[in-house]
Amino acid sequence: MTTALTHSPVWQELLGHDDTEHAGALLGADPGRVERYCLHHEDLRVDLSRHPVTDSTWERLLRLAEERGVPGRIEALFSGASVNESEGRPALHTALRSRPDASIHVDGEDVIPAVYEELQRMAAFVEALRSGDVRGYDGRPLRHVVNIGIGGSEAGVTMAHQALADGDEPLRLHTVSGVDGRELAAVWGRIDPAETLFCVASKSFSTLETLTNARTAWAWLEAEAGRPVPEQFVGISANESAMADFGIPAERRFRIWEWVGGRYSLPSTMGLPLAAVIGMERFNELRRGMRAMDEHFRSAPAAQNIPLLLGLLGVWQISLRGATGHVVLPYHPGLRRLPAYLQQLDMESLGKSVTRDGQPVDYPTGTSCWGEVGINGQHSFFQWLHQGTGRVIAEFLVPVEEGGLPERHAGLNLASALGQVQALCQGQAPQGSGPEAEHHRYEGGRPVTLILFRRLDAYTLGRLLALHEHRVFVQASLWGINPFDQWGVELGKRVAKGLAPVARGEAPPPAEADAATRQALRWAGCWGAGESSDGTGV
Ligand SMILES: O=P(O)(O)OC[C@H]1O[C@H](O)[C@H](O)[C@@H](O)[C@@H]1O
Repeated sequence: MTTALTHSPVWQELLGHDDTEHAGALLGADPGRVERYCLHHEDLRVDLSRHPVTDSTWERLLRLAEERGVPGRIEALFSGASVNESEGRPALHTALRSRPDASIHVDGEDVIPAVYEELQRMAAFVEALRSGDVRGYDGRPLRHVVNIGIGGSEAGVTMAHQALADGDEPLRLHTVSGVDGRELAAVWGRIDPAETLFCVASKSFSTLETLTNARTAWAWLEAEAGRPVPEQFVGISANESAMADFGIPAERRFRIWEWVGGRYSLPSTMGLPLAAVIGMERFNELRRGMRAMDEHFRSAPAAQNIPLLLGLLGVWQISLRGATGHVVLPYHPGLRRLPAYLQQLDMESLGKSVTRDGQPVDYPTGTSCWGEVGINGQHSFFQWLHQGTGRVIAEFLVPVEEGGLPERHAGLNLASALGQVQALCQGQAPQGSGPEAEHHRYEGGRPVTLILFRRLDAYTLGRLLALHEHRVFVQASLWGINPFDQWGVELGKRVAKGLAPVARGEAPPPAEADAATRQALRWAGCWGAGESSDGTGV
């Protein structure tokens, strides 16, 4: 039985114990605070000193983790227990990047040999692709990879490609997600069909957007070549038979498993389009970084365990102190898709209102997660962060080695980030008094997490991604919710499916369509042309 957080005696203790002070004052009063509230993993430095947490709250939070059984949940996650209860399966993304000599059993079978067998097939294919041995229908080597996928079958590849590719690679990556054909049409203009590999990436191999785009790409290539060209298609999925039915040749089908959540799938063969561009070596560096964070999460003592402490702080800020969001602010243009990637991880995983055994929760769980490259955000929504009435956790991610920037640009990113962090925390009283002066008041005390690292490379990106996966897992464990399902996305898809024939002008609205939907479709000209509306419009 999963109990609600509010049943926890330590949580009740925390609710009754408010010794919070302005974080700026805490910092000023305690010279040892920064050192005590800074956590390290190799060259990663996570500074939590600007959250208004005191030592006694900290001690209670650590007890809360014990009381909520977080250590046991961590072991269950890594050992392949069925932690995704509503779908009756484990969540073994950690197996995707574990050591080859590890062994993790699911239904009595060790999954690691199959993971490595698939990664080796992928490595051989990536090598052949990059060395020009995979050729298109007219014999030329392939130079373009088009990833057709959406959600977890797109976000990781796009985000990591932007972060890690330098533009000199032998292959170019293009991504197509949307269903209206515009992205595909734009890609047509940038590729040569005879030089292009299409990766159809879909765990289920049944997603409307992906399958629609894949069929269009197939037909287009067939028209260009004058024959079907299955050898220029790759499939990545847990649904082998659907890949076969689509026409993907057996040697071009790459497998993932039901126990890999889409949003956790980057280190699997889902990463093939990324590896094709950046190479297997760097892809494995990303996996190695993830593994390093996995090992830290599994073995570091609670008081130094970065994902554990970030998860505890997140729950404390959201459920007790009323934070309503998590804003992700990377100070590196290559990380511009990181907020969107973490948004799916955070909001699909934590957007739940019932505990793992279906009991309603009576406390806030996951919040909104959003963000932007920090330096750009400074010139748009930072006003709200500094003087708005809302409270969100602001997470700054800043590389400190800039590597060969022209002198004029040197140091500006770091100074900008640190300046904003300090201003958000310390605030400033206005000069003078009266209503005029109030416009210049900065309250400060905004909760800030500052993550510094040496440089953005594959290893560090891997560590940052796994850090957030585990932070989310800790929050879910404390709240008693399942971070591995996403039932909330199904209803909208089902209703949309019923409306597609109407939107195409092929059928009247189904009985399920409500009055507002019918009216919208009528207004769009999809049905009822020439019929006079009776005022209700239905
Ligand atoms: O990989 P697929 O099966 O095509 O799914 C793609 C995406 O679609 C769904 O709607 C889910 O919300 C996502 O979690 C998933 O990543």
